[in-house]
Amino acid sequence: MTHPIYNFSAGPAVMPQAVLKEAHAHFLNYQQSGMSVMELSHRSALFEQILADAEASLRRLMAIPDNYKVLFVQGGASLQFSMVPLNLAHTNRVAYIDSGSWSQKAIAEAKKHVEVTVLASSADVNYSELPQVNIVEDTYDYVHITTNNTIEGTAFLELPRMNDKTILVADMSSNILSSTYNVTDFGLIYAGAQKNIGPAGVTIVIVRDDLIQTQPLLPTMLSYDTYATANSMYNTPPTFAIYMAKLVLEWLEAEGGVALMEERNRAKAERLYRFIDESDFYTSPVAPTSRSLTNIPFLTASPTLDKQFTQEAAAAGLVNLEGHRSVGGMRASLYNAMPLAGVDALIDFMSVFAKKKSIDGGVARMTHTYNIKTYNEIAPQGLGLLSPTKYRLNDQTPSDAILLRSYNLQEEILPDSVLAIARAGAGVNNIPLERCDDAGIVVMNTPGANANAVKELVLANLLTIARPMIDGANWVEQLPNEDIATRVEAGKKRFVGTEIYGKTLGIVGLGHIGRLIANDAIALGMKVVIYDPYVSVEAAWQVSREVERVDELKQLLAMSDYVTLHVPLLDSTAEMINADSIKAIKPGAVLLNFARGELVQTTAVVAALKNGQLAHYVADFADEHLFGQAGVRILPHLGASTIEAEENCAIMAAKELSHFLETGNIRNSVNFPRVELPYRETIRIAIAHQNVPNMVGQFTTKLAEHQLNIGDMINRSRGKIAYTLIDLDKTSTLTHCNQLISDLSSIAGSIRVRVIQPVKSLQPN
Ligand SMILES: NC(=O)C1=CN([C@@H]2O[C@H](COP(=O)(O)OP(=O)(O)OC[C@H]3O[C@@H](n4cnc5c(N)ncnc54)[C@H](O)[C@@H]3O)[C@@H](O)[C@H]2O)C=CC1
Ligand SMILES: Cc1ncc(COP(=O)(O)O)c(C=O)c1O
Ligand SMILES: O=C(O)CCC(=O)C(=O)O
Repeated sequence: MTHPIYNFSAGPAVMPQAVLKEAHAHFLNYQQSGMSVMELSHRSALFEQILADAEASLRRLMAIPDNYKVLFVQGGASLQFSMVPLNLAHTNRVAYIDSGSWSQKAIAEAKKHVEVTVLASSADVNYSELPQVNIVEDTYDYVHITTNNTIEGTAFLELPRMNDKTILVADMSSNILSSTYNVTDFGLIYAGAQKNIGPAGVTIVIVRDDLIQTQPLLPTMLSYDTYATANSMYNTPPTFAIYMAKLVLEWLEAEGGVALMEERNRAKAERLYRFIDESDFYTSPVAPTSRSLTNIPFLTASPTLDKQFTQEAAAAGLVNLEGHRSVGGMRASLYNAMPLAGVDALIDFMSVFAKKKSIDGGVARMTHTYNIKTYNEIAPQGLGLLSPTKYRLNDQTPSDAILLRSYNLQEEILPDSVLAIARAGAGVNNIPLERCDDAGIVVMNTPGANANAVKELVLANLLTIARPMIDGANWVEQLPNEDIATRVEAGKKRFVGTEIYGKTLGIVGLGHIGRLIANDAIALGMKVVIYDPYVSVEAAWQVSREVERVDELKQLLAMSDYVTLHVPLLDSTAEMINADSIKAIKPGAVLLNFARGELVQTTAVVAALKNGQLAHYVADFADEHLFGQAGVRILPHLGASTIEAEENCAIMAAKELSHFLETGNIRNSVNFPRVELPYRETIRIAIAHQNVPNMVGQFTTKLAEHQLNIGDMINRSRGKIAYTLIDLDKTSTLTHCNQLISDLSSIAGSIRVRVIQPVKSLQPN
């Protein structure tokens, strides 16, 4: 974590770190002008460019059509409460939807100038839900709506239906650019910048051309026409605020735009709401169907506890969580610049606070659940191990872990929230391992769990190729019934086969599958040759002494009547059977590939089949070059498709995953070392880091600075990655959890830091 504190203020609010850094870098000398951006004349070409860039970026982000003007105004959103009626109320008939304190203020201001009809109000339920708006039959100069009620935490994420002629005016101050709205649904949109656009000091107004009219009696600075005609530069605009807004808008574009922001905001809000809703300690005053994505109020059982919460949270670096003074409690504002890590830090704190207060005051039970995203069908015997009290499968919140079979994750974006990926199977070529290493994501597989299924399929193919029984059965099937016995006897000589007894089977890769096949092939009377330069001691122990080992692939190919591949797909194994190596194959041999299609250059296989070098190619993987070729048998990736193997893999993957999530211990990872430190329900810090000197020393020094005592510790490494588990001693409490995470994360070489709290529901079975 790079952020020293998380600021949950409703506004002025957190700004993107990247923007602050950029502003900082150019603060004293903007574009070689020798002046700070604050010192530029608003009439200078440099500032005019800033203004034009800000507008252009906003237009792109919100798809603002050309018949709308973008104005930069001062006076805050509150001044718009007056400017809107002063500029748009021509017949004196205006309507407002009363959904919260800010709508009330807008209504009060409008009433000073015009007659106001309140179309709908939820004041009677303290604005805990959105008012029900019926289709407006009448026509008004405009209908005013507050799309997001910052104080109460409700939002119109879908607009109420109006009649076609309605000009909708929106106060979008607290959710502009964080939810997608269609600008053409509105006549005018206004928003103070200080939440999602930039610092306080500028207000954006987006208004349709035909609504801007010359108003000779209006004070100049209150007329939209003044701003539209003078390109927001009738007088001195808030230059610095506009500059900062430009940077934020450009940042937003670079991040992927409003739709992506909305997705992230939804994920953040759902995560926090899920936690609140599942807790007996915290409550939400907001009706589930009305909830805002950007402002989330919540309460404990008493104002005293609320106060303690905000004080202790602030001390832990989670600041500005006080609810608005008019409603009390707490409020977390999660605007675009609030990272998911901030929400996680808040949830961690909430969970610890609740636990502490529950012990102190006997208040309530806490729960914590992990969200697992699954791909492919995972056997229910495995999924059933992920108890619903601790795990959710495939809900809309960002995933803590992924559980999959062959689904290809290579091109997928992995959310920051993902801690681990479990492959219910052996091959991990469908997982972007390098990206996982960089992000500290632990990838696990289930070695051996489907090995027997593959072995049986390989043996079945070996036998059915040696004895052409499938062709024979197909032939019988299509014969006429008449005199069938005589016919089959006469024709059977076409299906004479060979025996595998005494033949040589070459096995490439003596892993979990290879060794099972080796032993059974020996039992069937075959000679077995192995090629595996990295063979493990365990494999060597388990395989029959009768196997012969060779040091070169070509040696194996030259000796074998049957060759079967059982290696992982790696850069070093891709196309290991190619135009060159295939020349070494014993003429008339059979090649079986139940490992991965890419291990074999299929054009070379087709050529070898044509010139008789190969008699058959049997594979579990389809490829267009092979289609329709004589001597080829392709199966639809059935190697692991037995009820037993699917269950074994799912069970093993679910166990590995839950063991890691709940205790931080790692089993059967393909990119992390094996780490096993008995979990004794103390606070555990799990750190993935680079395998470089003095990391552990730096971690323990940081803990000492936090006055934390270590109870137990383990450090293991594998290649460039290392992993350290530190258990605090039993008496430790962690009041500055996110600060600690931030401090440990900021140590160079630290990749990912996680704190596992001994919450009841997190403890292993
Ligand atoms: N068709 C299917 O449904 C299935 C296919 N598979 C595939 O089979 C592969 C092997 O599975 P397991 O035996 O369970 O894996 P494993 O990891 O137990 O064994 C792989 C073996 O390959 C060896 N090896 C690595 N590089 C080599 C090289 N360049 N030359 C020779 N040997 C090399 C290793 O030393 C190891 O002994 C998996 O990686 C997967 O791609 C696995 C299960 C099901
Ligand atoms: C929805 C809404 N409208 C209006 C305002 C008032 O904005 P300003 O302080 O810019 O006048 C706020 C401030 O938080 C708000 O949230
Ligand atoms: O899950 C499957 O069906 C594929 C199994 C497989 O290819 C593997 O385990 O590597």
